[in-house]
Amino acid sequence: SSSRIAAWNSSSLPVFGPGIDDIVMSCRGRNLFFSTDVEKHVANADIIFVSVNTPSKRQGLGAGKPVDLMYWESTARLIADISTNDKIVVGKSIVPVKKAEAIERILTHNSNDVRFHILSNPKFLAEGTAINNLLHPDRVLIGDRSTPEGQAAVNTLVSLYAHWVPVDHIISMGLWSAEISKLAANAFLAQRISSINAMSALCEATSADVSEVAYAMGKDSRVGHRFLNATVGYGGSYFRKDILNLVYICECNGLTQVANY
Ligand SMILES: NC(=O)C1=CN([C@@H]2O[C@H](COP(=O)(O)OP(=O)(O)OC[C@H]3O[C@@H](n4cnc5c(N)ncnc54)[C@H](O)[C@@H]3O)[C@@H](O)[C@H]2O)C=CC1
Ligand SMILES: O=C(O)[C@H]1O[C@H](OP(=O)(O)OP(=O)(O)OC[C@H]2O[C@@H](n3ccc(=O)[nH]c3=O)[C@H](O)[C@@H]2O)[C@H](O)[C@@H](O)[C@@H]1O
Repeated sequence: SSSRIAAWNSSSLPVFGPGIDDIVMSCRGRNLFFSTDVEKHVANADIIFVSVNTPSKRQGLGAGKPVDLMYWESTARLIADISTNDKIVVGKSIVPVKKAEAIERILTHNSNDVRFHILSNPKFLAEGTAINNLLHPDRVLIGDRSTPEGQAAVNTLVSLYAHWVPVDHIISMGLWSAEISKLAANAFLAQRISSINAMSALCEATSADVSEVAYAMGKDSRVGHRFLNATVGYGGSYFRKDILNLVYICECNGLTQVANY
């Protein structure tokens, strides 16, 4: 929205988080610009990162589980309509396998001799540590269709990240492997929290201390100590949405047992 973009251009940014102010203030006007003139900037770009919101779908087939791709689809339509040169389109938002094919069709539909190389590059930012996650990622995933043109697009994106990320942290893989890796990582993290919460109930029933148990378990290097804080249940915007999306993808592929698990 224009008010939000105005806030990004002001001295009072609309998002709070450690390091955000510093990085925006040092880059803004140099190699970082906030603008509502989407068409002009999309037309000029060689690489477009699409990071629109993908909330859980509220109605229609599978309502409540799969993500709603209406924002992604309208972005794809806009890119297809106004592009006059080849572009690399990088998806930061999570897109289920079959739906991504529909987006690809939209992109390639009215592209008068323009070629689009679609890459998947999921985000692993967590609330409160976004800038640290951006500057020092555990890994960067880049998924593509494994075509020769796709490989050239991957190389372009790798060279961009290589400005600050060690190349051995940049993993290139199949398009769907990248998408599923993101959802699977969140599912495993959420599962750890659910597991320690279950242990917490047992500890309460037996007068054990769950933080002592978590500390002891975490000392096993195969288990590790992170994400073992027992709570009332995980919150945040993403675990629930991503797990429901993963369940839906399993159901669509006839994997009822996996979906139930
Ligand atoms: N926020 C995070 O830390 C992470 C987010 N993700 C994923 O990234 C995606 C985006 O998440 P958030 O940034 O949190 O969402 P958000 O809702 O904060 O931001 C999305 C922005 O896209 C804008 N937008 C929607 N349609 C547009 C269009 N056609 N043209 C221009 N702008 C448009 C919206 O106005 C909004 O400002 C989601 O798929 C989410 O699952 C993944 C990992 C971490
Ligand atoms: O897909 C996403 O968008 C993001 O989802 C999570 O990030 P986020 O939800 O922002 O925050 P987390 O710090 O992971 O916490 C999620 C929830 O789990 C809870 N939690 C976390 C850790 C823990 O030990 N115990 C616990 O209950 C937190 O309190 C919070 O409610 C992942 O950590 C990110 O890697 C991922 O990119």
